[in-house]
Amino acid sequence: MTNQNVVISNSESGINMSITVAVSNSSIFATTAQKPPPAPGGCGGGGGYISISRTKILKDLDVNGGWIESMRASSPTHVKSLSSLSAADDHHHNSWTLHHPSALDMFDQIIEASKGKQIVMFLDYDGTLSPIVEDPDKAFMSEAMRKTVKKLASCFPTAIVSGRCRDKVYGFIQLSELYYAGSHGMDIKGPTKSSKSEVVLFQDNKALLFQPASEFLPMIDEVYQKLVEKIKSTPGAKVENNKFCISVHFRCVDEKQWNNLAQEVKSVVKDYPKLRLTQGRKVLEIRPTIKWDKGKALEFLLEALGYANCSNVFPIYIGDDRTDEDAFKVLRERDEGFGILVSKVPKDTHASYSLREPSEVMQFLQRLVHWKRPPLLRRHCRV
Ligand SMILES: O=P(O)(O)OC[C@H]1O[C@H](O[C@H]2O[C@H](CO)[C@@H](O)[C@H](O)[C@H]2O)[C@H](O)[C@@H](O)[C@@H]1O
Repeated sequence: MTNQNVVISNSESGINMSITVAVSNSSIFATTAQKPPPAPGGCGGGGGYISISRTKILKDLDVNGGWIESMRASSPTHVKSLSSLSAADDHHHNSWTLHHPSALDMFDQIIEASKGKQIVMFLDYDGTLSPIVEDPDKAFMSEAMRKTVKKLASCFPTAIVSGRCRDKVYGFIQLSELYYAGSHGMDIKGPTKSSKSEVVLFQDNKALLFQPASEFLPMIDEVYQKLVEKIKSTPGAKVENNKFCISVHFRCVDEKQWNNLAQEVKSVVKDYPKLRLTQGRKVLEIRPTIKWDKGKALEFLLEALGYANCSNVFPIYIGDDRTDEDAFKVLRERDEGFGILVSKVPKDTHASYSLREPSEVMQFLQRLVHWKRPPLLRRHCRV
């Protein structure tokens, strides 16, 4: 068991909070906390106390089961056009959108529900801010999206929550005023600048940095090297080191090779009982068995911002991946704010609303900015 001191600062409110986090192989929980001052619009008295039960070892991916079908469905190459939908498809799609209506269509209702509460934004990266592309190193976001996210962060506390390595996702986004939670939330860092481009002052000159899986780094590096060797014989396969987790990409691999590749991956991971396999959009992910995911990262960040156990916070989480479901579920359970799933096809989800693709995400974010700061107001008030 090791103690990690974490200093948390909110660039908007100037909140500083210091918590001591005890990290063991199988559990992560906070032990002591200094109470942060209240956040504007928030109840702020959350107290920085994170209580997370001891982890249960999560199930390994069953590579002999129906995973290929779900892998295919996770990121369909061709989405049927409306004209080619069968009556059954049509009915399924309609009933899904009835339960998960477009967040654009429901914008006014969403704003109504957030009245009097502090909106906090959580955004996934791949498939949400940037379109899905074949080469993971080329998943660039558009300049228009970058400008939109920058404006958004000047209106609401905003965090990026990604499966990517934090440095890499920062490299794509390049906005220092955001919170970044990389490696599926296992690497959280606060903003280094405020929205007004001032350097944020942190308690003891430290920025928020929370890395609950740091002891896994040597193991992750070792497994990464082994996987690089293993997949060499599979054309199109790619391994990505995401620091506290690893992605093995299937997108450019012939489907007939998927099972073999999955078996190869499993043959490496089986020697590491402290690692587990999960599945994303044409990707297998290897990560520590600690009970930490995007949902826990969301709770951690809300706590850091002073909104733990608070009735006047309204978190909005937008994501497209299975791993985002952990965050959607947390919002459902807390009955706070809501999740928005980015998908063109019906999927099982804990999200309340949907958006079809990153361009719709941008429209939604722009509408939030316009609502918070109408254009006329923004001309007189530099952000
Ligand atoms: O949590 P996210 O930000 O959505 O990251 C999840 C994974 O995203 C990336 O892979 C996905 O996007 C790639 C680029 O568009 C695509 O080629 C791949 O098939 C998708 O799975 C990233 O490369 C992974 O490491 C992340 O785990």
